[in-house]
Amino acid sequence: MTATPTHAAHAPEDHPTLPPARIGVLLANLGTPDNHDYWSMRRYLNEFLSDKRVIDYPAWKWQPVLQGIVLTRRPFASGAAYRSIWNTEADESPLMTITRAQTDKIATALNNRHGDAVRVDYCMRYGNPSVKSKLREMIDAGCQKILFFPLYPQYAGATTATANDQFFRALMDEKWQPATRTVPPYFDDPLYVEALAGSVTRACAGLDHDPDVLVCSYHGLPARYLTEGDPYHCQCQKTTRLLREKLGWDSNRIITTFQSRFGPEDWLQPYTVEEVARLAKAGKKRIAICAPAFSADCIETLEEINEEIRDSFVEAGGESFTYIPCLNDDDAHIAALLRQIDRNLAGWID
Ligand SMILES: C=CC1=C(C)c2cc3[nH]c(cc4nc(cc5[nH]c(cc1n2)c(C)c5CCC(=O)O)C(CCC(=O)O)=C4C)c(C)c3C=C
Ligand SMILES: [Fe+2]
Ligand SMILES: [Fe+2]
Repeated sequence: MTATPTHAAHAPEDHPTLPPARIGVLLANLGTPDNHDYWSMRRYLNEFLSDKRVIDYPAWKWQPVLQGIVLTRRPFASGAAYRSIWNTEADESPLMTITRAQTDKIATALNNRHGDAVRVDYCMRYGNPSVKSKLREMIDAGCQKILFFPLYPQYAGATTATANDQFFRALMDEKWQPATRTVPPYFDDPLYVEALAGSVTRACAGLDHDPDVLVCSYHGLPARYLTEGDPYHCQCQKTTRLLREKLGWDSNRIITTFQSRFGPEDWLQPYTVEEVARLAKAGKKRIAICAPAFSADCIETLEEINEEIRDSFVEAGGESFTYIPCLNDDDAHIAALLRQIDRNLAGWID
């Protein structure tokens, strides 16, 4: 279909005109509600919690519970939590604001190097902007090759795989399917670990005393997913180990915990909310806490860690609780993400 002069001479009059061939880099994060009112929350949670990669119960068992119980109550509680962290100026959630800022910085760096040949954008697995709408825009803009980048350092079926699924699903509808690649997890990438270490060092430098313990709190998963083959738990443990080695701290000063338990099953342990209380009672009165699984601050960090988990620590007698923000659009983080992109664009562009 390339419109060479000879070809154009033979092409029918309604032959589509084509923009110059480009490469797309499509960043993807989890998603977030459009607003924090009941119906926006319900729509978002319904899409999210109906995903079999997230909740793997058979639909006949899960859907009545989800529609009848979870979605009548949770939108109120979650809506209030979102309201407490909402970016009122931009009227959007922090996850959206930060993902856009990351995209802008990555776009600037890649456009400086490659000009118009590379187009960078972002999408969300649930809600807006959807994977499908952004794939369409990229194809319309001439992207014949697309690198899809789920922004999760550690792989989980409930995050990385479902984002990829949604991308592949959208590709199924395209007459002319672009060539595609997906970026693998980067939990052990030296630049990512260096960026994490930098954020910890900076946070500690601002304190009167070093923290007794650094808690690395990762989003949890049902424990069963690990025994069924999900490598998330192991990748989280490895990130913590590499971070500890990079910082040069003793092993008893850095621990791995899991937060955000949902539903009645056992999740990966120890649970952050319980562990910080245990630390306070054991005399570890000064802690710092970071969240390496989140590439951007969101409800799970700004509300759950910095409000609920902080309260648990203080109520148990803790004295100093330092929340270390996610890497967000820090230059060291952008450099780490750019390295993943460069590595995965090899052979497509040099
Ligand atoms: C970072 C990795 C994540 C994993 C692994 C993950 C698994 C997982 N999550 C739920 C349920 C919920 N998660 C919610 C929010 C949320 N989760 C992640 C990331 C991971 N989830 C992010 C980045 C966010 C924040 C989105 C934002 O807009 O800020 C929520 C919604 C909030 C709430 O109502 O509490 C739910 C629900 C399950 C069940 C699960 C694994 C099976
Ligand atoms: Fe989650
Ligand atoms: Fe949560």
